[in-house]
Amino acid sequence: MKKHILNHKFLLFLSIIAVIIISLVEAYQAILFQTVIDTATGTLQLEFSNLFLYVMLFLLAVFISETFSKTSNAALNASVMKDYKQSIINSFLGNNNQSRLTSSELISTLDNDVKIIENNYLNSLISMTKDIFLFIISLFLLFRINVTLTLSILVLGWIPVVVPQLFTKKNQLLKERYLGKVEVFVNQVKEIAQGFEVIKGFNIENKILNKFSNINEEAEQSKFKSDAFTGFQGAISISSGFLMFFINLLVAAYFVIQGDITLGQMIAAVQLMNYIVNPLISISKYLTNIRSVTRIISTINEKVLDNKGESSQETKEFTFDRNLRINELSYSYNNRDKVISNINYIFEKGKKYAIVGESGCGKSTLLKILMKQINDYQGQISIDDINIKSFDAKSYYSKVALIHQNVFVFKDTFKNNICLYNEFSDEKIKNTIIQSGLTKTMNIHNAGLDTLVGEGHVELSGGELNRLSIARALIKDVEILLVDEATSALDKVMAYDIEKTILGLDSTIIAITHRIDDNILKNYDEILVMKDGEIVESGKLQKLITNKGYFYDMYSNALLSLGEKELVGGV
Ligand SMILES: Nc1ncnc2c1ncn2[C@@H]1O[C@H](COP(=O)(O)OP(=O)(O)OP(=O)(O)O)[C@@H](O)[C@H]1O
Repeated sequence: MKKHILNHKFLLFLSIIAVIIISLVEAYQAILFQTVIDTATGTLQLEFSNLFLYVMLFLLAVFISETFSKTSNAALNASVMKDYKQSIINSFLGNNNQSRLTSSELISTLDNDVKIIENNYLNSLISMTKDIFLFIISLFLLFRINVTLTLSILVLGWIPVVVPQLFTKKNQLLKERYLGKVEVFVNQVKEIAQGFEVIKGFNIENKILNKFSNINEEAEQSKFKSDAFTGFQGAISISSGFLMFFINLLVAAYFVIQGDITLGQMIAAVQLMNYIVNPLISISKYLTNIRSVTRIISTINEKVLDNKGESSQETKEFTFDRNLRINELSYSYNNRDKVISNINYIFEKGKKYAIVGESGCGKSTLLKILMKQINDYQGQISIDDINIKSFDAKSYYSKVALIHQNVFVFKDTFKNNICLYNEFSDEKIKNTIIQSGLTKTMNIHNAGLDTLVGEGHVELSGGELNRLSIARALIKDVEILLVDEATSALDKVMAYDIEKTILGLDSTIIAITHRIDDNILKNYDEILVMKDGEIVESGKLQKLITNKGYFYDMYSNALLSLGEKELVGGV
């Protein structure tokens, strides 16, 4: 955070100058009081018109300094917070998949946490700077009026500063607890928005409403506790401030009775006392605020800003001429149960590979590893003998793509969704559309490539989404295309169609499929059969059938269930 503030040195300088001017103007108010009262009581000989002029000048100074201060503070605030939010998003996108925040954590960080930081850190810091100057200037002026009175204020002035600090830890804890509840709340709201159709379709509105009501209640309760405790801490602070103020007022009154100071000086001293006591109280409040957000700031630093994700050894440009080799690959999500267990395999460039196996045997995990989304595995994966960990991420992802069922659509045009904001020639785009089978879709919509798609616009069908993801991979000429059951949500005819498109590509294809179906599997050069994280068989379809091994069992079961379905259909 400090770094982001110091990035705007000029605005910071302006803000500091502004608060110094404001402090001087405010402190001058005490002198003005003294002048008016001493003139009124006859202690000072001054023309009334002069008094009027001083007051007018004072008002003008207040107006100018307040405007200057508020504008420069707002400009500093806007610039620092813009930078801070930008760097959070930059780091979020710069981190690898494993180290990133969840979407709810990110939304909550950028919305709620950032607002708290702005209010409790940045604004507190600026206001505290102003109070420190006001304190120093007032102290100086008060010294000139009466030294004993000043010393008395200096001794007793610490009461309202120190006492509230005793409650800071608890305040901090309550604020953090509240933030945790807000994160749960955001997550729930997101689930309601995203799961709208499931909620309505399965008639679970009441259950979800109950869940939301509990989460909402908990979030508001914890906000109430945090606000109430902050209020209690504030009350302690204000009461101790008053205690100190009245003791010093009595001391000032004593000096007037003794004739050591004039009435005007006493009024000025009272005003200056305010400018000493109030900043002391406020400074303690600002310090509490700043401390309560420092933990939030360090969490953001730890989770996002300091987490560089990609390692510095990733420097090599991606090249792929011969093969992709997996050597003794093992992986476990929890450091206990192996999801991938000692896999050895060589994928030849340009060939088409299908991966089959029961649900949960580790197929998707293997693709995630190949996609460099998981990096803490054992063993080695290399392309033409270069460890994939040494490839520069940008270069790697320009040539390796993963497509799966969940195709994210940006609320934007077809063109931007296919090109993903990169520039390609019209011819390239046209060819991509033809190859990925999107021509019919383009023709349906009058605006063609400029048709707006995504939530609230044209919503794409399952098949169109698959074709969109194929188009995204095709347009950047990917060399390795990983396919994670892209067609499992589609009907048989549509699935064949998409599989045909994928198999017609020049890239090396490694595709997970659930369909144990001759018409699909016969088109692959090799079928990898996975069981409990291992590749237990591999080869062409016919070889696997003849082997009568694990694949044959799966194949026979698939045929059996297909036959049963046809039987049921025929009855
Ligand atoms: N992020 C995760 N944390 C912990 N366990 C996980 C995680 N992701 C997957 N798993 C577990 O790892 C195992 C393998 O999952 P994976 O998704 O690779 O299987 P799969 O063969 O692709 O399954 P399916 O065919 O059903 O998609 C499963 O038991 C799954 O529950």
